Amino acid sequence: MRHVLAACIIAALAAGLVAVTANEFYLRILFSACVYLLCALGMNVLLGYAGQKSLGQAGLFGAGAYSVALLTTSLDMNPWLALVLAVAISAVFGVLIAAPSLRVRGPALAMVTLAFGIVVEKVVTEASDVFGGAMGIYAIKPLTIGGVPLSMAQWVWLGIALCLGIHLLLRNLLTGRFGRAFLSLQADEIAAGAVGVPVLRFKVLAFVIAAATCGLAGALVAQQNQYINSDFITFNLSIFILLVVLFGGSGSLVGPLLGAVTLTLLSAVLARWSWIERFANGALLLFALYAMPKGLAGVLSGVFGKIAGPKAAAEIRPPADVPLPTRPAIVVDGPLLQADDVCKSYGGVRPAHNIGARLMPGDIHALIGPNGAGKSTLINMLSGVVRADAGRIAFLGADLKHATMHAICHRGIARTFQNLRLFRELSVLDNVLLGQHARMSNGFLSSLFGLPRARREEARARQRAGAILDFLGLSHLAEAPAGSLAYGLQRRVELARALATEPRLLLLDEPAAGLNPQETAELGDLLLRVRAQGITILLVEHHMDLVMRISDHVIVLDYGEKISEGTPALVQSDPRVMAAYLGTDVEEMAPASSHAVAGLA
Ligand SMILES: Nc1ncnc2c1ncn2[C@@H]1O[C@H](COP(=O)(O)OP(=O)(O)OP(=O)(O)O)[C@@H](O)[C@H]1O
Repeated sequence: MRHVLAACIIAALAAGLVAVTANEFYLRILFSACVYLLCALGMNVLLGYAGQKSLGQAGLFGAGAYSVALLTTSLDMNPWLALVLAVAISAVFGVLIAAPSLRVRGPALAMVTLAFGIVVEKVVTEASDVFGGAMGIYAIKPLTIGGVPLSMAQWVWLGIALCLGIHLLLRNLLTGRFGRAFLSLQADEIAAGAVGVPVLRFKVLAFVIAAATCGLAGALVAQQNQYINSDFITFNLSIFILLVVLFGGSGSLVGPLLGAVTLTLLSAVLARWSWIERFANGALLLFALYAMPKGLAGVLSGVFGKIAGPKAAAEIRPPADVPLPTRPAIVVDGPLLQADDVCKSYGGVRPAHNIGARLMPGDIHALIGPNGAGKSTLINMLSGVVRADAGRIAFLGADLKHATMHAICHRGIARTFQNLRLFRELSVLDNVLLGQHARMSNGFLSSLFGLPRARREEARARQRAGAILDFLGLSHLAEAPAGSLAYGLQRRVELARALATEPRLLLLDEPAAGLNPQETAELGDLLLRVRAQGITILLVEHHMDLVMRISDHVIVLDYGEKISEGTPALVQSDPRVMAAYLGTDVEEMAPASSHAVAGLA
C-alpha cells in the first residue's frame, strides 16, 4: 500500500502542477513526459524484466498512431473507440515482432526488431495513398468530453492518469508470479523451462505489453496533434525509448518514471540545439551502459542502501524436521517412468542407443557410468531439454517424447543441472518461488488486477517456499542473492528450487559435484529424507560411496548403452561394470570383479 500511496501522491502533485500552469509550453513538456513514460513502462517489462532487446519500438508507436489516424479519418470512428482499437492493433504487431525472438537472441534479435522499425517507417513514407507519405494524415479526431475536444491541461491529466493506472497494474503483475517468470527468461531460458515457465508464451506476452503501451503513446500523440507523419516514427525514437529505460533503471519499478522525467526535461532544455540533443542522448546512453548499469534507480537505491547500513551476516542453521509440500499421493501400478529403446546421436557421437529404464515409485535410482557414457543426455531427454531421436518415454502412462520442458515439469518431473543453472541475481526465496510457478494457478488478468485469487496464490506459494527452505536449512538465507552463496549452498538452493515444483520424480545431475566429503554425506542424508516424503529420485553421480549408500537400484551406462542394472550389490559384482570403469576386457576382470568393483566405492 505504501507504493500505491506514493505513486498516487506523485501523480496528484503532477496533476496539481498542471492545474496551476497556464503556460502551454510547460504543459506540452509534461505531456511528452507522460508519452515517454507510457512507452518506457512497457519497454521496461520487455527489456528490464524479460531481457529481450528491441530497437523497433518506434514501429509500434507508429502502429498506434496510424491506426487511430486511419480509424478516425477514413472510417470516421469515435475517437475513444479508435484509441482502444489502436492499442489492440499495436498489441497484434507485438505478436509479429515477438515471432523472431522465438528463434534469435541478443544482438541478432535487436537487429531484427530494428529492421521492423525501419520497415514501418518506410511503409508509411512510401505508401502515400494510405498513409499520406511525408505529408502525413491530417484532421485526426481528438479525444472529446461531451463533444468538446480536450484542452491541453486535460490531455496532460489523461496522460498522468494512464501512466498511474498502467504503472500500478504492471506493478501488480511484476511483483508476483509473472514478474518472476519474466526475470527467469532473462537469466536462463533452459532453467526457466525446467521450473515450468512456458518460455515462448512469456516472451510473446512481454512483447505484447511493450507494444500495447507504445501503441497507446503513439495514438495519444496522433490524437493530441490531430496530425501524424513519418517524421514521428524515426530510429531516434526507438533509441530514445531504450535510453529512457536504461537511464532510469531497467528492471526497476521506478526506473521508467525517473528516466522519462529526466530525459524529457533535458530534451526540452536542449531542443533549440538539435545536434547537441542527439550528442547528449548518445553520450547518456554510453554513460548509462558503462557507469550506471542499473540506471538512476540503481544509484538511488545504492545510496539509500548505504544509509540503511549493511545487512547482518546470517549464521548457518540445521535443516528443520518439517514435511515437504507435495502433490496429492497417487497409487502407481507399475513403473513411474518407463523408457524404451531411447536413442540419441549428435553426428557421429551416439550418447544413447536403445536405452531402456523402469523407474519404480518411491525408490532412489542411480545412473552411473564413465565420463561421456551418456548419463546427462538421458536426463536431458527425460526432462525435455533435448528430444530423443527414437524410442518412447512414458511418465505415469503419458508419452513425453514430444512434450516441452515446462509441460514435463507440470506433469511432475523436476531436475537439477550438472553445471548449476541458478537464477543468480535473484534471491534464494525468489529462486524457490520460481519453482512454485507451475503449482500456482493465478492467470494474467488476476495477476494484473491484483485480484484476491492472485494474492491468495502468492501467499500460499510463499508459505510453501518457506517450508522447503526450512526443510533444507536455508531459511536464514532467503533474501541473499543466490549467486552470492558458497558453491555447496548454491547446489542446495537448486535442489530447493526443484523440490518447489512438487515433483513426483526428481532428476539430479551430479548433485555432489564440487562438494567436500562432509557435504556429500549430508546430501546423502537429505536425499533419504526427500525419498521418505514419497518422491522418487534418479541420480547421476560419480561419488560411488554416495551411490552405494543411498540407492535402491543402479543403472550403468557405457558408450551410450546400458551395460548393467540392479541393486548396488549386484552391479558391484558385475564384471562388465568394472571393465567399463577400468577400460579393460570383461574376461580379464571376471575373477576379481566383486572385490575390484567394491573398490570403486
Ligand atoms: N549437444 C551435444 N552436441 C554434441 N555432442 C554432445 C552433446 N551433448 C553431449 N554430447 C556428447 O555425447 C556424449 C555423452 O555426453 P554426456 O554429457 O551425456 O555424458 P555423461 O555420461 O553425462 O558424461 P559426464 O559424466 O562427463 O558428465 C559425449 O561424448 C558428449 O561429448
